[in-house]
Amino acid sequence: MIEQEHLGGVCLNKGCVPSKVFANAAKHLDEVKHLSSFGISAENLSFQIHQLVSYKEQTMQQLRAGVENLCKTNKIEVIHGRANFINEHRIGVEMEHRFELFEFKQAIISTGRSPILPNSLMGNPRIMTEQTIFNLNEVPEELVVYGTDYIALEAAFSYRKMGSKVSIVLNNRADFPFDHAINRELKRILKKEKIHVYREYQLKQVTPRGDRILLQLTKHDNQLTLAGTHLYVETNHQPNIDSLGIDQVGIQLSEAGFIAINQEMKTTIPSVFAIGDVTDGVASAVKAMKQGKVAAEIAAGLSSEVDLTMIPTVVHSIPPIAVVGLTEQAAEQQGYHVKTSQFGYVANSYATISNQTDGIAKVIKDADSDLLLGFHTIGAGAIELISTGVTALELVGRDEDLSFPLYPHPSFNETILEAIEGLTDKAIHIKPKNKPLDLANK
Ligand SMILES: Cc1cc2nc3c(=O)[nH]c(=O)nc-3n(C[C@H](O)[C@H](O)[C@H](O)COP(=O)(O)OP(=O)(O)OC[C@H]3O[C@@H](n4cnc5c(N)ncnc54)[C@H](O)[C@@H]3O)c2cc1C
Repeated sequence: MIEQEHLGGVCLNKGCVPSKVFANAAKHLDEVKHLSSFGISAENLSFQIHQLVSYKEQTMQQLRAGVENLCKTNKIEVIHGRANFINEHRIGVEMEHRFELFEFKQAIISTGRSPILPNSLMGNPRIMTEQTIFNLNEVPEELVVYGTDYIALEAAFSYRKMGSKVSIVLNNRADFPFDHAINRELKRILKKEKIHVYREYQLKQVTPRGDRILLQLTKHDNQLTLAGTHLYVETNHQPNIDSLGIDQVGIQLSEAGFIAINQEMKTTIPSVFAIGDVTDGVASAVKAMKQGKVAAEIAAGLSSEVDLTMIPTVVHSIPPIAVVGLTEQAAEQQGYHVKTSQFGYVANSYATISNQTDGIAKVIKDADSDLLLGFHTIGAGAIELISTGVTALELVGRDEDLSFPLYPHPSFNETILEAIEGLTDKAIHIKPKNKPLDLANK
């Protein structure tokens, strides 16, 4: 395995781990502030971001050591250096003052992708991308988040809970990218958090002025100037292939400029596979890990495949969001005879007990076949709950497959159960509709 920086890639060193350390700190801070109902006093509460930064570094070191150890115990030789292909069976590695050549029978490229920040925004440490937003050693006084993806939301909620004033500018979009029921609940929660959302604005110009950053925004003919001490920008990405020499080998790119692969993760050169962010599609460790396993199995002569249709999307916002499958709108567009049901956390006993009543669970099915099509949750525990949805969709489940089993009580799991039962008007914590139940026809 050839690595030019740290084992663990972006996920461990710049992405999943640092962002979730920050999101967890923010969640705990929020919980502590609401403990008075339980008779717990947090009067002298304080938060020191530098201690959180040390904890983040320590966590990353610990996880890196874990990866190193895994390599050792699996007899994987780790070569620290920058790799580039010489031909379809040779690769060169630059290691400080040395250059070494290695022969391979098969190779897997997983060099990832990088955010592209426009030149005009580069060089200012207070204008940040996804790879730097969780590197801060100070809590921003006023953070402007320009974006709608999960990283934008995680940054917005984390820093808000740590004390920043936060605004979100939806980058040219009318709404967040989720099912409209999730968007509605998310916006209600953002309003409660005093995070202002500016819809459909486009960023025209950014001007640093003293210790502030001025943003010129436009929406049709409207102009708006926003100011903040820090700016997060959601960007496009480019694959990390510049110095990889793939053109030397004849590896072709997709239309979007990422490495083109087939169902077996093979590039246009059969001895070379590519996986993860360097290939088309979403940037997700879930995808990268699955594709990595499948490529390794195929390279070893086993039959294997990957299907990313049921990939879960999760956001460690406060409360978290987790979704899988089709939104109501997408299901309608695909011609399904759509039936939906939604259950509010406010009617879930465990949410009331634990004082976490924000959120909803929504399920979508095809009314003709009863097949489940989508699960959408925002609320406490959503990230763990979504596995029920992923499994149900992967097993081509119907609503009765999820209403038949027993669910632990009291628990957040019951939000899924009641949303499912709501599809046949059987959820006992959803108010009956005006029409009397016609059980004979259910
Ligand atoms: C803030 C943030 C939060 C995220 N949170 C999540 C999350 O919660 N869940 C999730 O699923 N995903 C998350 N992601 C996305 C996830 O980090 C990526 O999808 C994942 O890391 C992709 O893995 P990869 O192996 O394809 O590439 P990378 O992780 O980018 O790894 C590529 C590696 O290749 C090395 N490399 C590149 N070129 C060369 C070369 N020429 N020679 C040698 N080495 C080279 C790099 O140093 C790097 O270590 C997050 C990303 C960010 C930025």
